[in-house]
Amino acid sequence: MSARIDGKAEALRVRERVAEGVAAFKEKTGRTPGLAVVLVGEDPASQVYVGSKGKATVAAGMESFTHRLPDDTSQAELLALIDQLNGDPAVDGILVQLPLPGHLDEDEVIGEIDPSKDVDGFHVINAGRLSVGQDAMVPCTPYGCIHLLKQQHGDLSGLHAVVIGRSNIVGKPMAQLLLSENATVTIAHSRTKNLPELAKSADILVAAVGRAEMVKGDWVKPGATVIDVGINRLPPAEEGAKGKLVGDVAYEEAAEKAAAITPVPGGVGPMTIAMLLRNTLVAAHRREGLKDPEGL
Ligand SMILES: Nc1nc(=O)c2c([nH]1)NC[C@@H]1CN(c3ccc(C(=O)N[C@@H](CCC(=O)O)C(=O)O)cc3)C=[N+]21
Repeated sequence: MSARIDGKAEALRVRERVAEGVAAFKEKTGRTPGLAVVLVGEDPASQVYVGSKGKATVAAGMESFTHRLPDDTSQAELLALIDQLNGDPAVDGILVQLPLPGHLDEDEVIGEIDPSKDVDGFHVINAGRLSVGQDAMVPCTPYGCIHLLKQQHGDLSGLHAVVIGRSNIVGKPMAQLLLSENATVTIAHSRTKNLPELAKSADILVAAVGRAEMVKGDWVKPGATVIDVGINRLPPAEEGAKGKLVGDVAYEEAAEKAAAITPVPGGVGPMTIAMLLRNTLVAAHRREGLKDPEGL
């Protein structure tokens, strides 16, 4: 059996250090860092995430501004709100909850966010900066994953990392971060041939495909570290009940092989929120011309 990587506990530690950084920032500048979250539509899961982000923001001593817009909000209205937040000195970070309703153009909306306030790290400027190794806003989920991996391994140099998934929000930035830690990186996806064999060659296996329990125990090299980014809700056993939350990895099987593995829930998810708070504090520092807070 392998070690269970406790993302929830580590997220709490990061959040404590962010709270200390926020207190020091207030002392230095006389103002409070602020995070604006924009939610369009009534998706219940999104409502829950936005609520927990707001609570975590306030718990870290930062200001939380939540903008809930109706489902039929127009592109022009949403862009106008983003322009307003870009120009608001009390707002250091802007997060537009994705996915947006189908009639809205996500790329254009993300492109409208001031890159220095883009705490999701989704703007092309931040994606570009990350890929050339400049100071970027780093997407929260892969940032949380790399944080857990560095804690587990220390040095990732020369290890073979296989990332399953090539999304702009997880797979691609995850690969960039692993590369910057000197890992040897393979990006796999739905068209990859011999995926189980490839996965089995990984010292570090990152699953970010969004398919419940797709990665089986016999895809895992004995002694590997497995990072499960998936958050999938299974259909409920009975009507009215809530379905069980599972990752992209068949946890029990994989845990028999892996040296260490993140669970779902309690793994990568809580780290995502911790890194969002960290990015907001970093954005606040950069906007004030201060150097990045250390030791986070
Ligand atoms: N612009 C944008 N940025 C995001 O970062 C973003 C987004 N849109 N849209 C939705 C996804 C989803 N997401 C999660 C964050 C934390 C948990 C989390 O903490 N999950 C808990 C369990 C929560 C539960 O029980 O439902 C856990 O894994 O332990 C999950 C999912 C951020 N997202």
